[in-house]
Amino acid sequence: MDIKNFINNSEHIPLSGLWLDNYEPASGQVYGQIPNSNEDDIEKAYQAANAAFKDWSTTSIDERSRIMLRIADLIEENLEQLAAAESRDNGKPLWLATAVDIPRASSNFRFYGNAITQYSSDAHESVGKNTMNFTMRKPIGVVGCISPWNLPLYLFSWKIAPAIAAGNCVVSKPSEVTPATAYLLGEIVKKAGLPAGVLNIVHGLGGSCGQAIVAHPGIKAISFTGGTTTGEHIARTAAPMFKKLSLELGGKNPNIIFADCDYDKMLTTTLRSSFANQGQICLCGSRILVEQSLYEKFKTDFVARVQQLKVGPPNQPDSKVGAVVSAAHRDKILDYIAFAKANPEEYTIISGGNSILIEGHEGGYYLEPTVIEVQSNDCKLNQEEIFGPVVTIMPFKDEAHALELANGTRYGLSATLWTNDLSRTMRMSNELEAGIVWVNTWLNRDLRTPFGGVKDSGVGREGGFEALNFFTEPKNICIEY
Ligand SMILES: NC(=O)C1=CN([C@@H]2O[C@H](COP(=O)(O)OP(=O)(O)OC[C@H]3O[C@@H](n4cnc5c(N)ncnc54)[C@H](O)[C@@H]3O)[C@@H](O)[C@H]2O)C=CC1
Ligand SMILES: O=C(O)/C=C/C=C(\O)C(=O)O
Repeated sequence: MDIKNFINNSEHIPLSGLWLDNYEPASGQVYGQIPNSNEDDIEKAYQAANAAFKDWSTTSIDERSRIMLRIADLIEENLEQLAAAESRDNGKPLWLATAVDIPRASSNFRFYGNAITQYSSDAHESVGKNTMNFTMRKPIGVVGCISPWNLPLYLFSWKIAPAIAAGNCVVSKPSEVTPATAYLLGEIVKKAGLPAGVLNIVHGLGGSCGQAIVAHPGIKAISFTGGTTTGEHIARTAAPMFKKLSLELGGKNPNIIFADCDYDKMLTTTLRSSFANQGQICLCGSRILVEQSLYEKFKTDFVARVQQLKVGPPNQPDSKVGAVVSAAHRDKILDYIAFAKANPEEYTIISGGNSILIEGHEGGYYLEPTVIEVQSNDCKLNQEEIFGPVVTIMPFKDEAHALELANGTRYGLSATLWTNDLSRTMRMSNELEAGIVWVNTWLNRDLRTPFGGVKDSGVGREGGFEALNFFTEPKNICIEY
């Protein structure tokens, strides 16, 4: 697939004439080219977005909603094509892209197409002062949306949908590692009747194309999902320009298992929270903490289940784990495993720990789902985000110890808690340093809820009206009568 930029509802080659190779993780082969865009392409996209803003921001809510619902329908109608493109581009199993990624992208547009019709202004009557205040929510103008490679269309649309629903025009950049479905979205939004310039999709590298979005003086807000280091860099560029920032960054999420939990449900869900999407979800429970009395049983049962997970080409229906996203990312994960192997006093690899060669797909980026027992929460593998099919496990003594371990990292995105004790649930949920706590479940999403992290996991919240608040500026008007 050869990919172009989508600016003003038409396809454009990069102004520099430069291209990047696009790799298929299943085989490690180049299968297409993507624009290596720079600040000139971003300027072109900005001009298109800026020109479209006056009309789009004054388009009626009903009309904006109608177009967004149409986009949602068209994504559903193109499910097969989009899922195949996502799976090929990312390495994730086709069944996963079909069941989760693409339906969620459609839901994002449907959710915000409906939410904008329910979004209202506030009014405050100051009794005794004869004044009435009302607060309007105004679209910001041109906003930037930058998304990662792990859930490509799912997260790209999670940003774009609230931005355009609120009346903004967008300059966006999907990850250069997984550009395919964002490219296909261009055709869809055009067909749905989104006016030219409202959504512009520019492809290229983070350090040049992404950086040009963040540094552009006319782009007043940035919504970013990705690594914490990149988030820090974006904040450093954007803060002196007083841009609004929403940063959804990394995680090192604890999966805390008490002996009184519903064991079978916990085991099945823990398999998913550890290895879904090859462990490449910022919400994966990468640190498994188990109450001492259950530890040995859990370890035995979990490892037995992990060893049954079939790693295979993404297009085979029985592949539970596909390929990781890139050779560079595979090597990063393997470096962590090598570190564990080199420090046996700290780490014991109790399952996996190797790359896998699959016949017919020899160049593909396949890794064994890996479980590593650690001696202490202070170790490198419990403190750094690996973002792959690698989990650590360790026991805890009691509730206080579990909390200390769970909160003992720089991250604070999500936490999962397995217990049937209601009082403990309330105590722990209250004390866990995380933006999201799941109890007896994982990645159970209601799009109305605030989504985001504390500590180094980010700034701001996505989801529900939080995202509409982010993509608007309040303006208060005070009238004395
Ligand atoms: N959602 C999450 O929590 C994610 C976390 N990560 C973590 O980050 C690590 C690095 O992965 P990367 O692919 O390098 O992610 P990244 O954070 O660099 O990339 C995410 C997006 O940001 C863009 N970007 C990169 N540098 C930029 C800059 N200076 N200005 C503006 N945009 C920029 C990229 O092109 C991509 O579209 C991963 O190993 C993983 O640990 C990666 C992807 C998603
Ligand atoms: O909104 C969700 O359901 C999931 C979001 C996941 C990420 O932001 C991520 O993995 O980066």
